[in-house]
Amino acid sequence: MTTATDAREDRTSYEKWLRDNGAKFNNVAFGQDPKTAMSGLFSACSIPSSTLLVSIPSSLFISTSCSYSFLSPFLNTLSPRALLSLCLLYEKKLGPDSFFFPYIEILPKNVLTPLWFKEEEMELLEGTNLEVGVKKRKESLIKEWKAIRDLHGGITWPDYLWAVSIITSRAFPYSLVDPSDKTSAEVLIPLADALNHEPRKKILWKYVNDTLEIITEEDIGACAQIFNNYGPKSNEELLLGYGFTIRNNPDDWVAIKVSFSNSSTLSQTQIPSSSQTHSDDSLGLDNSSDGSSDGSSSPAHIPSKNYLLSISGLTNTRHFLFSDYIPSALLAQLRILVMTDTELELYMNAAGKHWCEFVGYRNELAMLEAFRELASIEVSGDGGYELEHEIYAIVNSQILSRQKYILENTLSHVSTRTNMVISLALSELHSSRKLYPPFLKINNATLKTPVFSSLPSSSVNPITALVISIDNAMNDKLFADAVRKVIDNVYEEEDVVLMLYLIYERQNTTSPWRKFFQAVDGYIMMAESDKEEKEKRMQIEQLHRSLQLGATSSIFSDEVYTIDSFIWAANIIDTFSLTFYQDGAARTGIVPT
Ligand SMILES: C[S@@+](CC[C@H](N)C(=O)[O-])C[C@H]1O[C@@H](n2cnc3c(N)ncnc32)[C@H](O)[C@@H]1O
Repeated sequence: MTTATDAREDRTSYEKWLRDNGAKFNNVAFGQDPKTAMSGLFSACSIPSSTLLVSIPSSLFISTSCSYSFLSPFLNTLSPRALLSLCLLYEKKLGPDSFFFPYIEILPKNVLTPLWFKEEEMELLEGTNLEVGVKKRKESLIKEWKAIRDLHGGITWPDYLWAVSIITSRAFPYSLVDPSDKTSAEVLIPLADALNHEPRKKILWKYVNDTLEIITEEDIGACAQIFNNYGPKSNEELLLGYGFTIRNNPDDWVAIKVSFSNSSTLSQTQIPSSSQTHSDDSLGLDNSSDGSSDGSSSPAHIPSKNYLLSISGLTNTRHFLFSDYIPSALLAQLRILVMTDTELELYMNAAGKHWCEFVGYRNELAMLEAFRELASIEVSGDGGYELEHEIYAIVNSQILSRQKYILENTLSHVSTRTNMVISLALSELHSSRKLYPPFLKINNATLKTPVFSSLPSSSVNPITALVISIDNAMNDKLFADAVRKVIDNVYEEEDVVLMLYLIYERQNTTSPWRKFFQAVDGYIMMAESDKEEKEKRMQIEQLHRSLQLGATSSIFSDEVYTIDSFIWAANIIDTFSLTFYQDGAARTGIVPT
């Protein structure tokens, strides 16, 4: 967006004022980009890396540390930005009597940030984060303005908005001048603020001997625009603070918030555009009651998860996704949040950060599934407005489309990684190595931690190639026919069918999961309270009786169709299962490695 109305007609007196007062800038000149009409600083000749471009003495700075007596009553009540606005407005009011007059003359008359949008223009932002950000910022600015509007002979709202916009779009953090400053104070630095922004530009700001020096850390060609780097700012931040956006901005992000509550293990995320519509959605992971356990442990285990998160330094639940970067802390946090009771109990006894890098195949796949849900956020947009409307077109193409792109990229990374985990798990299952249940890194130190980027995209293994699921079960005609005789809707009774299939397949000497069944033959659940154990046993006995699939069926002998087999199968489901999605339907799968 070309945004600021640049007041750059004649800079002769400004340039003279800068030089007369000690600013130095050789081989650097004010100019305007003929293509974009952007005013800025340009090189007069080629400039090698490490060259000092400009130096500006502190006597040219405007900051609240200059002694302005009118500030004292407000020092404890106004924000540093409001205080600096007062200083700028004071100098502006002085007109030619101000030392800073030549500087103030060249400042833009307005900066087209959304703070200046009219009501009908604000409607174009409906449903976006920006709408929320602008409203909040405006509310606090109005409050501050009301506290100071009688100063300097009267400050109008447009005056105040102008001063604030000049500061958000041009000021530097005061900590640059005084590294011990821990406030959010800012300082206006003439000349230094003539540089436009280019992401990732290598440039150094140095404050020495009361002078700001700006040094290029890259070679600059002749007659080229010299850019500053305003920091890693997304298009939303740039539009709100500076009134412009960058095409394909590498610093665009989408914020994800993982919330962890008592009612559901992992509840929701979100932030991109339509935060209101998503903030209360459940992640759908709290389905432990149906026996499948992809991390939805009972509420009793929530404190344990909190404990693990806190000893691993993973309590910050807000994460930023970039198009080329997924924070490892988010993945580590999700690994803990999707732990089954068994995983949790084992990991509770083994403090240490390193194991958050990879817990085990089941856990990793459950974590990726949780992550996929978190990143499956609809970004609002295309609200039916004319795209020709400049503001809407910019919000749509530079903000909403970018967020969609980041989320799509993230989902594609998640698929690649899921695929890689499945491949590794399959090779582990088919390797000659002995499997040690419950197949966690903690008791199987040689388990490989998947590496994000090394999977050839052609080798796509569906999760069904790995897991034991109802689909495998119902593809076995003998088993399916026998089960259909006693269960009307097999997909509604998925866990029961899965239990029966585990018992059935355990007897199969040619089963593809033979190694798994050998490893977990005597698998006993971790200790539970007597009460829970008794209840579980009663339910299993009832199920066992009601199904009556013993010797009379074609699939089990009486020696196999026992309550102990049922208990064993229930334990396997509790410990090794995860929920995955197939054609949009949630399925339970046992991960056999
Ligand atoms: C610190 S000033 C930079 C110098 C300013 N162009 C001038 O002439 O004084 C920041 C303003 O410059 C403009 N700007 C900076 N970088 C830009 C960019 N990459 N694209 C478009 N406008 C930019 C925006 O209007 C922004 O509010």
